[in-house]
Amino acid sequence: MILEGSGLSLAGRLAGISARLEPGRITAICGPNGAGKSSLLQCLAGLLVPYEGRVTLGSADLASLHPRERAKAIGYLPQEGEIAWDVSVSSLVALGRLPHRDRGQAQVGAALVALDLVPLADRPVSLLSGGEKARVLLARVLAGEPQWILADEPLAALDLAHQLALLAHLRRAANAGAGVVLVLHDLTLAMNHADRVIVLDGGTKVADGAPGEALSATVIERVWRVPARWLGEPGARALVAI
Ligand SMILES: Nc1ncnc2c1ncn2[C@@H]1O[C@H](COP(=O)(O)OP(=O)(O)OP(=O)(O)O)[C@@H](O)[C@H]1O
Repeated sequence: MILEGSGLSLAGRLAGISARLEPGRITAICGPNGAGKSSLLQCLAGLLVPYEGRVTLGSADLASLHPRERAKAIGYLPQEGEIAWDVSVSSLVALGRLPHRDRGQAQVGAALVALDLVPLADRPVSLLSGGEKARVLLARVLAGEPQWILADEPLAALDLAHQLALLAHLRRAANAGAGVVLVLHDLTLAMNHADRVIVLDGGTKVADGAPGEALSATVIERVWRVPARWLGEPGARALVAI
């Protein structure tokens, strides 16, 4: 189902942003600090109510959906995940099944495998490193098998191998019909792995399209104020500041 934000405004944070997001694709939201990326993602997840505009999922207004139905449809990973209880890794991941009211052993197992957490499954989460905790919180989202995966900087705390493994997993989810929206600071990852990039600056959308267009050197210099050049081939680009 299409997830669409229309004219989303939030005082001092978003100024009338519209975006029609299609399932089956990975969309990256990029922009400098304070551009409004997290605010937009939270509106799209139904966690922040814009003072103007609306978000729809298919033909339904997101605000009218029962919270449990919304939680089944949209999995959201916040930028800074807090873990309130010191439970085991597998118990925390199993919380992703709450909206379904089942144990979802197969889905929990698959999420543990996808995030390389099987060796840590019985570990209390208080004894994990920062990157390991980030993987557990992501696994909780994946265990719910949402139609939409909305993740705020999911790759920032991960090492290179785990970044690539997660991106491969998200690509498989998108190929299977899920919609994936990622807030990313790493423009190289956005360039090489997203199908579409939305660039925000000062609460407005300044570019939206294929990564090569939305993250052109011209846009990067205008928005980030960094003269830069892309090297390499499509799918394997590297950004060099000049
Ligand atoms: N709860 C809030 N109330 C009012 N303003 C807020 C609130 N949270 C964030 N802001 C402001 O809204 C603007 C956008 O914040 P947001 O977190 O969406 O940006 P971002 O693009 O995700 O930034 P970053 O890259 O630093 O995470 C910023 O100027 C921020 O200071």
